[in-house]
Amino acid sequence: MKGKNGQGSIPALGAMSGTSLDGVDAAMVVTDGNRIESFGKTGYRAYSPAEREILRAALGRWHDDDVAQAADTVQAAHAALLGEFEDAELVGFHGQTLAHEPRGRGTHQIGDGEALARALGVPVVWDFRAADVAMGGEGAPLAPFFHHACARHIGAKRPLAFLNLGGVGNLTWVDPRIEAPEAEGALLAFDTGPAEPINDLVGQRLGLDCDRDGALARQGRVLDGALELFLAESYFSRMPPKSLDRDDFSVMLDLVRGLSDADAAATMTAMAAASVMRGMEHCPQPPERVLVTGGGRLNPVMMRMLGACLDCPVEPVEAVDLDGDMLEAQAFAYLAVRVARGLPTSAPSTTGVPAPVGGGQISRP
Ligand SMILES: Nc1ncnc2c1ncn2[C@@H]1O[C@H](COP(=O)(O)OP(=O)(O)OP(=O)(O)O)[C@@H](O)[C@H]1O
Ligand SMILES: CC(=O)N[C@H]1[C@@H]2OC[C@@H](O2)[C@@H](O)[C@@H]1O[C@H](C)C(=O)O
Repeated sequence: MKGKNGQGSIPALGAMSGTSLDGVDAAMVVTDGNRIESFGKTGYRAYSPAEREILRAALGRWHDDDVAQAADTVQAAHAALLGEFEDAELVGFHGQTLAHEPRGRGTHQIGDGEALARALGVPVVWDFRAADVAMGGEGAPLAPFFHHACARHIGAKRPLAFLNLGGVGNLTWVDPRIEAPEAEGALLAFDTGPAEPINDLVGQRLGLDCDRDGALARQGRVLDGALELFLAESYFSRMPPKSLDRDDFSVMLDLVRGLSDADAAATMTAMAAASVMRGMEHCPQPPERVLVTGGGRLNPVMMRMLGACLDCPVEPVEAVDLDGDMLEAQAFAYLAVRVARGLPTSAPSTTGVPAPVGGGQISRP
């Protein structure tokens, strides 16, 4: 490992505040921006119910008092959590997405990297998505270059897929035999569909955060008609790369409106799983396995439905010793090092950007 000025591996700290608004994940990765040398300490700071409401009130907004209050909340949560890490030479700060309209107003993440760099005394890479969008890309998903490094890190020899199931699902098909992630044929990535509306359903009807362990869905029946209507949405037949905003699929809630709580939860869980199945049709060749990361992997009903509709093993990323709660935070540690080294973080096959681009700006303390 070489220190700050060399091109060897450095300890980098990544942080992600995801679409489900549950909290901030943080994780250390030692990397040179190509190879993952090792994974390190992780941490989590939940948003309080009051903070969550502040963030929720700012969703879909761009510049107003609610956005300013949400930005302060995100900033304070990150400064507190990241201050607990001592060894980082670089920080990758994703922030919180409030809106994502790559072909409209752009993509909007709150969180100020300059202020964070001053607070931590460490260089911070942030604003990861804007350059990709400015060049005509989707600006998301960005984890695929990290998934490629993970596939090589675990010694995969044949194409496999990573599936992140959080508020929005995203799929990365990886051919680990191709060394450079930006090379043609190494990756295909896109957002598969929504998962967050399941939380909205149980929140609105029962005041719950989520259908924990699929407790509700497991008691219900899937309404085939609603599932078919859902799959008729044009998003699913659109060729990737493609990306979604958190609330692009509020139609999901309309489709289950008349159903019992259990049937609605079962049908929406089936919708999320079926959107992954439709996504798999776009893979250049069948993956040998699907490794699932994010909170959705903890829902056994979701995992069972995925297993039933996909033609290969579907397992949590823990099957290959990765941490499914921290993969996105680790991704932004890895991507930060790539940005600092002038390496690309997205490519035509991951965001549809016309040429590989390194997103993100660096702020020094
Ligand atoms: N035990 C569980 N049972 C069912 N669902 C769960 C469980 N644990 C977490 N989840 C689901 O996972 C979600 C959180 O996942 P995660 O933290 O990966 O999302 P995120 O990172 O905020 O979203 P995104 O990846 O879209 O940015 C919760 O909102 C909930 O829907
Ligand atoms: C605009 C935005 O924040 N998108 C998120 C969201 O959450 C999951 C999915 O939608 C993915 O596209 C992305 O996050 C991950 C970390 C990514 O960029 O790979």
